[in-house]
Amino acid sequence: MVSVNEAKEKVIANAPVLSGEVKKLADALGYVLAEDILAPFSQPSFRQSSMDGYAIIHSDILHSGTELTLSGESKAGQTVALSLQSGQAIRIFTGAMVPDEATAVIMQEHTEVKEGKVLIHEFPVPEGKNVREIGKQIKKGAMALPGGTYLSPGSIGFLQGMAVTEVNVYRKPKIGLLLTGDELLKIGDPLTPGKIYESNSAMLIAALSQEGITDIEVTYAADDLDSTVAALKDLTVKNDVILASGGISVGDYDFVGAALKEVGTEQVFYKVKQKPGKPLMFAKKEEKLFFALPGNPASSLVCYYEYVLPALRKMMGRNDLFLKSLQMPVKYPYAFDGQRDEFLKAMIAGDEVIPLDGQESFALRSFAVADAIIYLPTTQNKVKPGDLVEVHLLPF
Ligand SMILES: Nc1nc2c(c(=O)[nH]1)N[C@H]1C(S)=C(S)[C@@H](COP(=O)(O)OP(=O)(O)OC[C@H]3O[C@@H](n4cnc5c(N)ncnc54)[C@H](O)[C@@H]3O)O[C@H]1N2
Ligand code: MOO
Repeated sequence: MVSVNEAKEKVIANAPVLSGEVKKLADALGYVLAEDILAPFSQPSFRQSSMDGYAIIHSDILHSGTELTLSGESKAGQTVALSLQSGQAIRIFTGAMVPDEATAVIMQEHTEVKEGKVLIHEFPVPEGKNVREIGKQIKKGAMALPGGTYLSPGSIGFLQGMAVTEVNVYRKPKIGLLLTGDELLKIGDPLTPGKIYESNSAMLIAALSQEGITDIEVTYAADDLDSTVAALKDLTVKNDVILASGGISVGDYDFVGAALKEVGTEQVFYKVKQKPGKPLMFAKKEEKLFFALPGNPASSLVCYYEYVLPALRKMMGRNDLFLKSLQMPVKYPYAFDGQRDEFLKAMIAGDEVIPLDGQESFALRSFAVADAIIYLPTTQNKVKPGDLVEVHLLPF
């Protein structure tokens, strides 16, 4: 049996960073850059107005009410910059080319137009006001985004603006999902005594899809060693990470541990001093990782969030591996025997966190409405309202 921290360290230490692959920018949301991207040109690439108004020479404005002669119009998309002489103003719009000679743009709200003249009701006018100079955002050749950047909608937009069409990103892991348990029914089967509808696959597939992982092969095995070994072998052919659900405890029909040994994996740890999810097993074979998740649904999901997710994120090149963690005051008291660290399904309410009713590992009702997990080490087995607790935010 290992501690929660030891288990996390071992998982991270054994998770490999996967190779890179080229993706179209449009398909790269949620991937992590595997190499630096340098700016192919300066941005802006020409002097742009940041306001609708008038391009002027700032030293022409000697007092509020200075009168200039209107001498042309520069509209966004025009490709030739107009020229401007002292004493003149050019009508200009946001995003349009600023004449080379212009040193500022006056917002139209600070002007008045009368018979071909523009009165400037602003003084003094600082040089460069409302002009986006060439390269103000980024200069040609400078680091646009370093390798390791998570591609968000903002990064996709930034790269598209620099006409980047393809990016080298870390590939996402392929997942093999093994469901075990002779009690499991598929939707469509009639509900009969002794049976339950299998739900861990839907839950884990949903959790994986939140990370953009969709290459998932699902297999079922009967509660016997041969069937479990055969399923594990099949799943190992093409997948990087195998998640087995159920059959990892000490019962006579729990074959996942034996099957993992049989297919030649090396066990890294079995059993974590935690509730729920004590019988978690983690093993590896070459670069492939194997998690045997306890079958109880809440145990499976806690183990997924606390151990599997960080491993997957490392494989995808991410730097932020664990769920975001913060300290919050707890709203209600909670006490436990202090034998194993506890992970509690919880809900954030304002600036407090509420441990939900129904913490048993078979029950998902609390998880269904949870937006966080409270982590209580054995040293903190009695909390009272207002005590600070460690809160792990679920991804939304
Ligand atoms: N004598 C002991 N018994 C148990 C121990 C122990 O230390 N000594 N540990 C308990 C703990 S803690 C857990 S957690 C469970 C883990 O058991 P398994 O991983 O072997 O899981 P199963 O027995 O196959 O199933 C447990 C429970 O979950 C339901 N289940 C399984 N798969 C699914 C699924 N895909 N969808 C929905 N529900 C599923 C299953 O029907 C069981 O009710 O062991 C304790 N026992
Ligand atoms: O560890 Mo089990 O997940 O408590 O029921």
